[in-house]
Amino acid sequence: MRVTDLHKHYGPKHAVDGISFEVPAGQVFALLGPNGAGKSTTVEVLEGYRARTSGQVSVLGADPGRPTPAWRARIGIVAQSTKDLSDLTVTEVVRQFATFYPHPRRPEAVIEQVGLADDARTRASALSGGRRRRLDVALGIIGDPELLFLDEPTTGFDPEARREFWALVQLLAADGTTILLTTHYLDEVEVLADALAVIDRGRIVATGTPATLGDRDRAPATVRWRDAGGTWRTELTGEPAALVGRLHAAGGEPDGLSVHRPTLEDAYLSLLTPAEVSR
Ligand SMILES: Nc1ncnc2c1ncn2[C@@H]1O[C@H](COP(=O)(O)OP(=O)(O)OP(=O)(O)O)[C@@H](O)[C@H]1O
Repeated sequence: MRVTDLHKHYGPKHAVDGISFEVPAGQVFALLGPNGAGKSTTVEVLEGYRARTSGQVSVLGADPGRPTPAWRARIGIVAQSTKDLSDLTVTEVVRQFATFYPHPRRPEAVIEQVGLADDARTRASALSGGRRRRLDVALGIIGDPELLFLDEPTTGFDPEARREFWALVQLLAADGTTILLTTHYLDEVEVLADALAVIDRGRIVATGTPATLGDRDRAPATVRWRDAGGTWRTELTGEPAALVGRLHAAGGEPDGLSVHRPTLEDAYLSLLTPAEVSR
């Protein structure tokens, strides 16, 4: 998937203002950014559901501005807003969606994989919010997509469900599915994403990997320990191992020792303009 100088204007509003990025096949790529940054607009353009103002976009080798049914069948979508599912049971809904695709996965296997086997006979409209979201995921992957769009997929999940979902995404990724993930959860990005881009006010302000975003891997580390007199000491250093070595040489194992580098969240927040952070 390749995006080059993409613009989307809503009247005078430049929701997407010249963004470029590339997602190699098989990669899990995360789009991060505050509310209103332009993530959903970008994703909708890539999914073929929103016309762009200008720029070049290639998704699975085709222009999503001219979507064909064959191209759509190769894509899975878990959108932010969920579909209205009337009175069908989980199994009925998944089976029905399977008929829309030329090479669907087995409905029962997909229901099992998203952890809904216990609710297979439950009416979709009666599911709790988090379990409803699992059904959305099931419907996103029933067509066995080469490319999967996940727009804030774990919103409303309890911690256990999030971890189960992460395991599922890792399975899909290991199978070679390319995944474009939009999320506000930085731990999710850290666990799942091979690469990411941060969007702020319609522009990409940084790209990288979760480990290197904003050069956080090279940022000074904060070393904290309690000295022999019991006083807490804090030192910022580019060579934490050397400092810890000196401390150990001088007095053995330092009491309460910790070494801290900026987290992904620290790096992310430092990339945004202050107005966005406090908003
Ligand atoms: N149909 C529309 N008409 C006019 N403005 C729109 C429309 N859709 C989105 N916008 C505006 O475009 C900007 C980008 O919105 P978008 O939904 O793409 O952001 P987002 O990064 O996905 O935000 P969130 O994290 O809240 O989902 C926002 O200022 C939004 O108000």
